[in-house]
Amino acid sequence: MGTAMLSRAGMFRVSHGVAVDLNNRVFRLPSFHNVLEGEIFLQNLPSIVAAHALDPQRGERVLDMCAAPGGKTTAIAILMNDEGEIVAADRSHNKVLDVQRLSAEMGLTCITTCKLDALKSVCLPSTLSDSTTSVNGDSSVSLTSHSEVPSNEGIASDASGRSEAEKSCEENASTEQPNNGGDNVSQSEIRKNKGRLKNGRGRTQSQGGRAGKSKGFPPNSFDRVLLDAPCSALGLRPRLFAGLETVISLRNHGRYQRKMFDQAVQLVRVGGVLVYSTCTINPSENEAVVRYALDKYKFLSLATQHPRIGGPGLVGRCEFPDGYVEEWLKPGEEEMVQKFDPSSELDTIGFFIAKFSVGPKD
Ligand SMILES: C[S@@+](CC[C@H](N)C(=O)[O-])C[C@H]1O[C@@H](n2cnc3c(N)ncnc32)[C@H](O)[C@@H]1O
Repeated sequence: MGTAMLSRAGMFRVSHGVAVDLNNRVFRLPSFHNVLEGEIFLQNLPSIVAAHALDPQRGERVLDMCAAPGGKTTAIAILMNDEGEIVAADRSHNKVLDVQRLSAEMGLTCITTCKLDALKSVCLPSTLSDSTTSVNGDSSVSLTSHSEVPSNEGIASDASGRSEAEKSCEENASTEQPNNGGDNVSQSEIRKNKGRLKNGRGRTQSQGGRAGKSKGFPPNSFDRVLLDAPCSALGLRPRLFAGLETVISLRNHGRYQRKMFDQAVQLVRVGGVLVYSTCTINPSENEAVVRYALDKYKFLSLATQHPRIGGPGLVGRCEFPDGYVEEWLKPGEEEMVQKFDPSSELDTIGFFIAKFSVGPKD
């Protein structure tokens, strides 16, 4: 229990300070602030399970489509022994910088990051302009590697020879900086700065780093793809705020996730693996997305997950009062997914994981 010291937006944006003044601790977890920095990173159990379910192998090429802040990206990199390539993408520039920072802090070099809207992840080679830089034979652009955190002076060069891509990245990167004052500071600037103190950096203002912008990737570019989709987060606890969700908004999350899935499925090569996960207990975003995927893409099949710690998914269908019908899992499929129930004795956040094998696509 505590008192919120920042607005909701501020809690997500600022990197220092007090977000919630705790006056009654629920958990007796010690603070790790500045202790063992780079050595440990607290993760929810289901997040680690999701990384293991992906089963990434050394030397493979992996895409993490919604990567920030990078918890699963770094877990995947560790499972790959930092050998291969993980492309960590996120729509938010500042959040991509968070992934960069975490990767650098953990000394992981196989992670490259980019700003990319997951809804536009697939890039057909014919749609690329002449100025597009080719990376390892594909058409993705503007990747930034993280052997060190990029600074304003330039983007760190990469041992894997991505310098051309990085040049392109520099061209695309946002260099907008807040006005930090000066002799002629307008009233509106003062107001803005007050807002920044309360809410943190603006969405488009970098904190000194740069995130390359990608135009997407050609189909079948990756051995494995993780789609840890943005969701209603109904499984998270403790909740610092109560989101205003309605039946319609919950359904809309599912629509958004299906569109992302449509992109993800194209990027995995035949024989590859796609893992879909959320931190919600809403079947519209979990079982219904799996049903959609299996019905639409006949070359997909549910794959066994290791380890298996969560419970089964929901079988059946749901008829809403407005006549909308949602199909969930079919008998036999429920044991192939993992559903973490926050009210179960397992004592985890609510989470859902589905793993798909990608068969021949035609
Ligand atoms: C559940 S969080 C990801 C957590 C992350 N995988 C981890 O383990 O640390 C969802 C992320 O999706 C990102 N996101 C939301 N919409 C997106 C979009 N259209 N394209 C790419 N990323 C998006 C958000 O910025 C957010 O960082």
